[in-house]
Amino acid sequence: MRPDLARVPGVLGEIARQRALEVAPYPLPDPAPVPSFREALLLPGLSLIAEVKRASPSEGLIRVVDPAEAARAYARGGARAVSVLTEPHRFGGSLRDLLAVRQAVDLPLLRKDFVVDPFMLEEARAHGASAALLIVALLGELTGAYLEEARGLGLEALVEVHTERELEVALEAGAEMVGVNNRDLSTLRIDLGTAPRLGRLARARGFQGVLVAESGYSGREELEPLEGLFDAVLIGTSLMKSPDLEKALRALVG
Ligand SMILES: O=P(O)(O)OC[C@@H](O)[C@@H](O)c1c[nH]c2ccccc12
Repeated sequence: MRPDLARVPGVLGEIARQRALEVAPYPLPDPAPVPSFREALLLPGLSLIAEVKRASPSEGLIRVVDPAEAARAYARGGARAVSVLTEPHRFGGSLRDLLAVRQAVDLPLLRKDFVVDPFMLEEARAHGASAALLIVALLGELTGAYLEEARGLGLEALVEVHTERELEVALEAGAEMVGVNNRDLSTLRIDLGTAPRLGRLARARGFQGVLVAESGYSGREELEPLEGLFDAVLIGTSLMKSPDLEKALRALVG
């Protein structure tokens, strides 16, 4: 059950095809219980998902960081969940980082990667993730099958969209959590208008699940258009660039 990645354009296609070459199943330990990602995001007010991210294709190296220490600072600052990049080549992440964060904090964790094979979902769960990111631009019509697979593993899924068409695929597939990415992963361009626009559209289509706004946020003012519409916001780069992670997070949470 592999998506057809030949059709995926730009940087997203390059990264995903590389990831697909690397998947090779190996024995995994039985997963331990984890807290619910969805329930954490549904607590009152806009929930903050703080991301551990060493590097990115648009920024290059962002910060030399100890993931466990960063996650503890995020937890002290009021994060409701932590996202951990596990893609090694462009983001400098790994499954070791996910395990280290799992051992450092009690918050629910999101495995942030380019999932292109069901084994990556098993890996996520076995390394302490409560949820994994599913990118509709990669999985296309297989999104529903990956959602099913995740459910069967006791793993939650955040289904990421960037266009109206992708939103339709996500809703059709029965996503319970939808993430709207302000960044076009093929061109890497950011437009903070994307999340409010697609968020309103999702609600207009009757979507009652969890809505997460992703990418490009650095100040509290920028979060205002999300209030009352989104359940959560995912922030990485601007936090990682702050000298004091806990303080930076508090400033955003208010
Ligand atoms: O660092 P930012 O701009 O705050 O963005 C965080 C997060 O949204 C971003 O890392 C992200 C969203 N979707 C992704 C998919 C793959 C890799 C990374 C991402």
